[in-house]
Amino acid sequence: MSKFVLRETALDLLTRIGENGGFSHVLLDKAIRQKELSDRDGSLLTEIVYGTLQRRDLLDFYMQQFVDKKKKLKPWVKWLLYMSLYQMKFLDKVPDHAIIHEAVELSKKRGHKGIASLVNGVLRNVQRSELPDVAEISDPIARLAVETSHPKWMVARWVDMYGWDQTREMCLANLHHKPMSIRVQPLKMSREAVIDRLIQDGYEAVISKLSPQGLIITKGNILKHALFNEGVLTVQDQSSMLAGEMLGVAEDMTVLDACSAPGGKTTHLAEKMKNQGRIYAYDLHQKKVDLVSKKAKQLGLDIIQTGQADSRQLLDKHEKETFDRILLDAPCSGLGVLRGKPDIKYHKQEKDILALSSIQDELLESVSPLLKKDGKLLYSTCTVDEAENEQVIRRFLKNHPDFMVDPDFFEELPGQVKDAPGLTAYGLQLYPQDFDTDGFFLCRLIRKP
Ligand SMILES: C[S@@+](CC[C@H](N)C(=O)[O-])C[C@H]1O[C@@H](n2cnc3c(N)ncnc32)[C@H](O)[C@@H]1O
Repeated sequence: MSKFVLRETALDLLTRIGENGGFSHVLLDKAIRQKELSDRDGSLLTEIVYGTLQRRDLLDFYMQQFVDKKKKLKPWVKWLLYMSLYQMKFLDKVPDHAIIHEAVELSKKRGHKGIASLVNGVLRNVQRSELPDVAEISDPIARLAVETSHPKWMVARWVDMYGWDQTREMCLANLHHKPMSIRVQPLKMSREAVIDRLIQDGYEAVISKLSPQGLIITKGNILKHALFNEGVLTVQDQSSMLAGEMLGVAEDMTVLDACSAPGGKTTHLAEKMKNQGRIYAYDLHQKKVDLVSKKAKQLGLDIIQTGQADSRQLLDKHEKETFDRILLDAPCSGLGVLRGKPDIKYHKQEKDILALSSIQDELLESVSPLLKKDGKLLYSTCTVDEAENEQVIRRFLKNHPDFMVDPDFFEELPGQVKDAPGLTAYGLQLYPQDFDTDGFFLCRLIRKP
């Protein structure tokens, strides 16, 4: 693909994600597949789109120095300027003059001479001048918010919960690329055999310390490897793999996965159960449930019975005390996955967190009677907000004296996370800066015998 078309694609994606609320990871994956981009072009497109989105507010702070404040820019012009600024300031792959030239050509194609000359003027000014310094912003929370492009309310909330240093580390960590981690289906191939095969095929990988099935790919585009089509590999963050590990399933158990789509953890549980026993996997929408069935089929797992349901009403389908294990991987704000889905930080609002925490309360309340005595329930989310994590558990335990935090959970954690900064009496909060995973919360409850 020519560099011009690649940048035009980046601009289209950024405008759609930035203005119309599209999901960055979905639209980017689709563009890479549809346009059959080479690995090199795919990674440059990803770099430009994610890099620009991740730093939107910082780029805007820079741009305001160079654009007349009274001028109302069309959305695509604004994103073209952000994207060009990002490449000039943060990428050294392409010289500034080439970036400016292509931005001007793009504006001629999209707009008219006036826009092209504005874009040319702004970017040439940027090239000649010093960029403004965020140190000019006197309020420290507003400064960190602009420097790392997080909404101010989010930074203020995290500072309240975790203090300044941890918040700063988390905001900075969120700007980094997420490592590519995959899970091996051990009933098809051992992790060692997969590593040998990948090395033979020119890939590089290291083993995960959080899951015996996990690998982190350090070289090569693993999504194109044949082992995906053969149902041996699944893309999954290590923190999510830890959830599958920590539920403590065994062969022949009866397991409930109350919020299962798209099926990453359901299929992991089935693998750990050696495809023996039964897993009931529910989700709210049939389309999403179909994704779970499809994934189970791809991986050759047939103990998963999927169904569309609101898991707040499962007592209509199952008797009380039916399940040996329950996974409640609850819907959440997703503030732990900002590295892979940067659009979330611009769309989420503080009130969403409170609304979600009451759904989480309701889900936990409704699935808990389905757990057998002595059974275990793992509550997990991919967020770093206490209101959706620890506070949900605290409220639940207060009203349910027949449940407690399972003390064995802490013993069974892998060595790597035994001293994690996010360990509390309620469970484990992983932060993205700690182990290069998503921000993720796990708490294992046990129903007293
Ligand atoms: C964090 S995602 C689950 C991810 C999944 N466990 C995995 O590992 O692939 C949360 C899921 O909960 C589902 N959900 C939300 N509210 C629900 C409800 N009331 N009943 C059942 N599922 C619900 C959402 O549709 C979403 O797919």
